[in-house]
Amino acid sequence: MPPFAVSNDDAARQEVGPQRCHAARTFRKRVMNLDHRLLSFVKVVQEQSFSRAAAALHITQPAVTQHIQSLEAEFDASLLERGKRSVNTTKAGEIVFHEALRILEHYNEMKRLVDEVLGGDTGSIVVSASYTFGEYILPYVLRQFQQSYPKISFVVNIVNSDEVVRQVRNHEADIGIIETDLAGSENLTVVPFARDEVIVIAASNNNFYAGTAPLAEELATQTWLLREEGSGTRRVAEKALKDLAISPTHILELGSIQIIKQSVEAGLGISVLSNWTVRKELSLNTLKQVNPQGFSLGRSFSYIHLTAEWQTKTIKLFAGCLTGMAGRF
Ligand SMILES: O=S([O-])[O-]
Repeated sequence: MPPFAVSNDDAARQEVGPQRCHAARTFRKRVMNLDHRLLSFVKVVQEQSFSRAAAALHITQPAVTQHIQSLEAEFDASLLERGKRSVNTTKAGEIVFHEALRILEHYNEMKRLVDEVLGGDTGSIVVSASYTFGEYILPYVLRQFQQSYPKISFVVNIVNSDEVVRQVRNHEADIGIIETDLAGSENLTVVPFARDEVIVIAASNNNFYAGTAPLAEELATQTWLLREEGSGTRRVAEKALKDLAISPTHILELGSIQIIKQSVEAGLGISVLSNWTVRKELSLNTLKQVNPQGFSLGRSFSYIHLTAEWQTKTIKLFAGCLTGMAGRF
């Protein structure tokens, strides 16, 4: 039998023998326990809180406490100093934290290799996407992905672009989709795969300009509704204001695309958003496009993942789905 050929479980069991099978099961169990305890420990340190770590890992707080106690018993050392408001690492805890990050990285790599060897379009993937892509385009990608690979399950997080990058870097997401320019770095692969166009929008009954298209001075008198710092939408809005040489006298910061659209419709101000996000409102005529003459601003959607020698099959398949559908967005 070639080294990686797996005919069926029985044959494999016969080949390695029942004792080695038992040893392998015990080893796997230990590794999984190790994996969970280290994950809990790393999360508590990163979140500086047992309860936030439990919430992030979708387990109970007593389970997190038990994981930490079990690690402390194993090292015969206290790893964390619990303050009233925060949790800090001890000297030993600091070492365990850094080594745990490395071990978890290797463990993920091991899982990736096993995925590759076993093949098959099964498994799971965590996708983290920024708001514009995540809420307005991703659902179509997910439908296509689900139809093509029904045995792959997925979890989706919708957060702003900076948070997407953080989640991918911290192994909280396998693949991320961002709407901001980001140069690749040593351990992050960034692949632009689709274009987007941003437009200036106002309520359809907001007749604040005199001519057929607003002048920069007229736009400057409006209240601008912008997303929070760290979002790709905010960055592109700032670029639009710069290109138009507008310094608005009044800016309000709102934390989601939905509240911006509703507020523009309600007459609170104007905004700059991806045309993807307002297609419905434009066709229903509750919003209108008010680009000044000659204004045009594009940007890219990119997918990102950690750079690795072996990429999981699910990441490859999902990335393939994104690029395959890009022409249709
Ligand atoms: O969600 S965004 O605009 O990065």
